[in-house]
Amino acid sequence: MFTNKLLTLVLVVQPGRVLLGMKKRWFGAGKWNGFGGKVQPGETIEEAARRLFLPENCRRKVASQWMHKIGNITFEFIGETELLDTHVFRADNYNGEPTESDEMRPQWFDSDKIPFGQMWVDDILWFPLMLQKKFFGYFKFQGHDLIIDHKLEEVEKL
Ligand SMILES: CCc1c(NC)nc(N)nc1N1CCCCC1
Repeated sequence: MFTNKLLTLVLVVQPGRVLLGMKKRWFGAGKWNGFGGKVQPGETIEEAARRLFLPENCRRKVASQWMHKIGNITFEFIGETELLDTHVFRADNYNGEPTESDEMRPQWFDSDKIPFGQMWVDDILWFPLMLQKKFFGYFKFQGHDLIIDHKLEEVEKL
């Protein structure tokens, strides 16, 4: 029987470039990724996305429509009973300057130079969808580097 863990992932996409963070510790350390993590009890997915991306001091300055939901990806790791239910958001009109935290070292990448070789192996499959559409994804992993099955579909509405 599977349990579901709610996670968020925020990608800042601007014309010609994407903001990623180098994860400095714990799960996914050494990989570039969007910004996110666990949804805490008592907060909505959107509130978690905001909390995990925006530093404390600028949360109130950023209007609520600064990001919009573009994807939902479920990750299963063989042998684990917890599914990672990941809600992906795009922040298009974020014009802050990202700062390094204990968790993440931010860096801008040209859209045609995304460092997929240093990212989770699923990213190269859904990043192209993220730039245009909304999508549902399901990835079954054997360990952390081998996708043994996946589904990916573009949708009009999430
Ligand atoms: C481990 C799941 C995962 C993954 N594939 C396996 N790929 C990307 N890009 N992000 C992931 N999360 C996003 C939420 C926070 C944890 C890491």
